[in-house]
Amino acid sequence: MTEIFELTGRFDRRIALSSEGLLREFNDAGVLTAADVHVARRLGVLGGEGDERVLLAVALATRAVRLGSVCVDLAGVRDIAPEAETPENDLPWPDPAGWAEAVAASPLVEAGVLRWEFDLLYLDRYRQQEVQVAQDLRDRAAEPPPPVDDAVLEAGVLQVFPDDGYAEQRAASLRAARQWTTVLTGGPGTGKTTAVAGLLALLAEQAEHAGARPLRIALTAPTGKAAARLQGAVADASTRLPQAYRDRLGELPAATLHRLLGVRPDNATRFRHDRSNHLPHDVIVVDETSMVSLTMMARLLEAVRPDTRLVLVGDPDQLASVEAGAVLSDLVAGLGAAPRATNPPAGQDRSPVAALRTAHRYGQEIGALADALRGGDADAVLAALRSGGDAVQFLEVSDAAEAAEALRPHLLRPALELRDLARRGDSRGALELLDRHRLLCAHRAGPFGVRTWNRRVEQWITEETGDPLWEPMYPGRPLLVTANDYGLGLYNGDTGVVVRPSGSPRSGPTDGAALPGGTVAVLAGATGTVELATSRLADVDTMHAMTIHKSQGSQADVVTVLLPDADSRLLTRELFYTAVTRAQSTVRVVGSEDVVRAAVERRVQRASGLRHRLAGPPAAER
Ligand SMILES: Nc1ncnc2c1ncn2[C@@H]1O[C@H](COP(=O)(O)OP(=O)(O)OP(=O)(O)O)[C@@H](O)[C@H]1O
Repeated sequence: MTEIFELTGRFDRRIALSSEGLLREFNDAGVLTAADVHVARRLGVLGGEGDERVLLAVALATRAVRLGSVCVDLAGVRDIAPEAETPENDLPWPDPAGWAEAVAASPLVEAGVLRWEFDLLYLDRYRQQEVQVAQDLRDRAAEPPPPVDDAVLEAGVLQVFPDDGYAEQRAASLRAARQWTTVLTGGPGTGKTTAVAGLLALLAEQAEHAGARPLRIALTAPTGKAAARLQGAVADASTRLPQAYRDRLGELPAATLHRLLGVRPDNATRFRHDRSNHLPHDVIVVDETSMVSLTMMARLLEAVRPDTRLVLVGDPDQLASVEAGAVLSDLVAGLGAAPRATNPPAGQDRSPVAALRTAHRYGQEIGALADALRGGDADAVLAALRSGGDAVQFLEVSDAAEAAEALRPHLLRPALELRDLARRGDSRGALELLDRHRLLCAHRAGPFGVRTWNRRVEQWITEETGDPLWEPMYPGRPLLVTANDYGLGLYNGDTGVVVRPSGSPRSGPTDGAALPGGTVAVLAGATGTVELATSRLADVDTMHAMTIHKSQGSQADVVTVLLPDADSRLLTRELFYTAVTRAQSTVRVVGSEDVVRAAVERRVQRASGLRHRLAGPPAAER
């Protein structure tokens, strides 16, 4: 979603035709949508607020939530819309000091509809959620620490992580064992899952030693794909544990956060588990926490028992959630700065943040690129891209046409292989191939967008095979699920492919002629492979290309990152970092030096007060 839109004419549906004054000017400039304007005007009428500067602030607060912030910083808000400011279109921004005063004194603030705090303007709901998250975390930190047998723990950690190369993970799991809440951070391949598996094994040992019943452990993540990955990665890491520890853990299934909390058909934002019906688990591990929105974190924290160990795992440098909030980076910044006991007992620094810094999975090259991106050093990023190795490739192109020429062989080959496997009815092979390559785009539409590139790959298939791909569900069509379907067991972000059922009379390699009908969709769901008649799938897209936002929480062997124009508002360091770190063995970046520099320079800006709340004294009210 770009932040500024261009109106197509006087009757564009995004114009609030009956509005006037400041609201209308900002609407016409593409800063506010009609919905933002309507919310502001409605609240103005209900709350008796007529000052158009205040109504503009309300509309900007509504806009902020739409774009991922939980509040709006009026002093800096002008910077969010620089391209709306042209000589012909000089926007009448109110003077910041008078504006803040007018907002702070508004009857809407008095009535509690709006909240003004830390010089930030909130719609009440989001401020409440921030206060709740901060208070719940504070309450958990104030509990006496969990009982632990130190001798068993210290001996156990040397068995679970016998090699000194695991020193960071030892320290992280000791810390997490001794506190109720841990934020475990690290870039890709820094051994977070390995640390989690070791920690769970140590906690299971503690329970056994104390003569307690076996631990109830929940593994969870925001998306089905991420949950499936977590389950597989923990199972894999467990195989490297000593046998006795492995036996104590057994098989650990993972579920999405929605599923863990219990979806309620009557309410989209409340769950079966809440403050009056806590989750039963002793340990809850949340992976990919960077993708968790403020609202979801609030729901999770209220559903967690005070004596449940909560481990929030993630990479704070990645893109934040699609919905409002940047909870993980706020937790790291806020809890890192929070006041704590000045003299904690030796080895018991109570900071909830445990950071893993050494990358183990990547070869040097992708690691160096990711580090340079994290550090915001454009020259180092370019040097890493041009280092000439196999793992990092830089296809330097200056426009979409050049990109198409450079990418044709790289994209057509896997698409044809997938088609071949699908026509032979080899669903397993097709699903495996799907995870070997991803084309990632910043945008959905436009010359660098997913739709264009999906069509382009299909055209290339047609040119190459003579098959016009008339059937929408053609064999070899890669699929991306775009909405949760609890009945079918499919979740937003699940991937799959259309195949000929094996044994079908039409399966088998053919000469390229179109084969009508008879296809099924095979999808890698959170709980295993799901095979369905294609007619049962409602919310799916083609996935020859995928947006970087959608790729969060998943990885592929080889990732091609198609950078958009340098002036794209979506192009940020976080977006680029997220895309690059989806690759397990090779990343291919397509764009120009200017685009790379623009990406490194631009940061995602999400206004939030959570880090101030976590770092400061307790809030006066809930
Ligand atoms: N201390 C270590 N020494 C050597 N290899 C390690 C170490 N820790 C983890 N590994 C290996 O590095 C790889 C990545 O580890 P792991 O999956 O735990 O990382 P991660 O941070 O969870 O990765 P991601 O978030 O990218 O999935 C695995 O193959 C694992 O066996």
